[in-house]
Amino acid sequence: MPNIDELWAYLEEKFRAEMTPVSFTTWVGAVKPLTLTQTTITLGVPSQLHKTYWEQNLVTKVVEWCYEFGNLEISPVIKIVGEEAPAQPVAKKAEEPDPGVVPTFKEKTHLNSKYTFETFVTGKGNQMAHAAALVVSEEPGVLYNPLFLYGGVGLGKTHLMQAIGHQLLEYNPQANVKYVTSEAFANDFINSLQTKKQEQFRQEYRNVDLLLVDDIQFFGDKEATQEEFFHTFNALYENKKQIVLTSDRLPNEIPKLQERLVSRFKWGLSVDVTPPDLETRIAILRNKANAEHLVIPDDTLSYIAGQIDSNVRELEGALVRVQAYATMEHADITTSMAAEALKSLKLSSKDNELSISHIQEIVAKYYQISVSDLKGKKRVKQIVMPRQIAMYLAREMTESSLPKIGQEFGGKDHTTVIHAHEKITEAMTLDDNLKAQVIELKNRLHNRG
Ligand SMILES: Nc1ncnc2c1ncn2[C@@H]1O[C@H](COP(=O)(O)OP(=O)(O)OP(=O)(O)O)[C@@H](O)[C@H]1O
Repeated sequence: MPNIDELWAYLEEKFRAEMTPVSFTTWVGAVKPLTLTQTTITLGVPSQLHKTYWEQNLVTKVVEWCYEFGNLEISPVIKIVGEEAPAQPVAKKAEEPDPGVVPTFKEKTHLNSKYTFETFVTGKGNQMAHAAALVVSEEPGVLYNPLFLYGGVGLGKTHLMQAIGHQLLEYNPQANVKYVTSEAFANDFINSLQTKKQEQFRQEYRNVDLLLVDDIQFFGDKEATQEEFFHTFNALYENKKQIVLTSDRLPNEIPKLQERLVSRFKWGLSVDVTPPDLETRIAILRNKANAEHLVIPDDTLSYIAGQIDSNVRELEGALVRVQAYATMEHADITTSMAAEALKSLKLSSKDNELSISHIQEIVAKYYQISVSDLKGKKRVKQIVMPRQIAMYLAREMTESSLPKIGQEFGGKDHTTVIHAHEKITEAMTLDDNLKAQVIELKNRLHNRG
């Protein structure tokens, strides 16, 4: 009887020879070999999606190769294990020319050449979305149609969505891939009406193999565009063409999105992307530093990753800032220099201290209610919850006293503010959706404040 590590090393090599580096890292790299008996090998995987993929695509190979290895007649058992695989950049492409600071776009498809699976760092928070995206690029229109990626600002949804496009084109260079933001879709549609070129518009959107529509939440208030998109969706779906959508929230949380679209968006798979943990943030920074040929000590990368915890775009911005600072000072990047460079960032944001009225504006806009309702006394659920969230954010993100917050919310008592804060704090531990909404709101407030 061989030992499990020996057998697993053999299987890994077999898989490596057959798979693309990205597939290998995603499916095989995420596995923990658990136990080996006379008749079974048990492999631990991080999610249901991995389990399904293994069972449908890879277990037969394990059976075959176990036999090849030593006449072993073994059935694989795939088990979901709690802990997710550690953050790891997906296989780095060797010696690729640096595409430069300005992103290049593939003609026609409008894909940013930097947004590939190779440059995407996986970790807790995006592992499931990454795996789903990979499945879709390998088998478009089959398993998860549409794929709906949702989550807060700057967490890599556009990156992943475009990576699907790149990967599909790599497998099939003839494929017709179209990437648009929901606003571009709406503009194209309106232009086609004005110039009487509806037929051309339909040709353009319905003759694709893969349609990627980014930030679908902006469809909310566009009635005619939704109507057109409904027909585009149906035409593609019926022809088994893949559709991938992103949004900052789940379909049923997008205000004024027609029910029939909501239900169609749920036909496939919806996966959320949540903010990366520290380990993943460090890996993202390291990847980026390598790509830019920057020499940055590990403790400095950890320091920067510790400063910015919710938004990858900001994380990248912080690195650029440190880099600029080092260039100005003609010195190597160190932790104390990074602290200096980022301190000025914090100071300038402090000058801009958030106001309660700004929080009210952002929260009201997010939940599509009026600021006066937010400050008023109405007790309906659609208003009470946003009101409590706004109070919670006012307490968390400003220096204002409790009575002052109460006063700004239409003269409420300070105990109401305490109650709202407690309520939301607790609800966030029970409801991941609500938690994601609060994180998203904080993000928006940070970005603008
Ligand atoms: N896991 C990751 N690995 C590497 N880069 C990442 C990762 N996540 C995000 N990024 C980078 O962060 C930046 C922002 O990501 P992206 O634009 O895809 O976010 P988003 O979720 O679509 O945000 P928005 O809602 O604002 O459109 C991009 O430069 C992207 O390459």
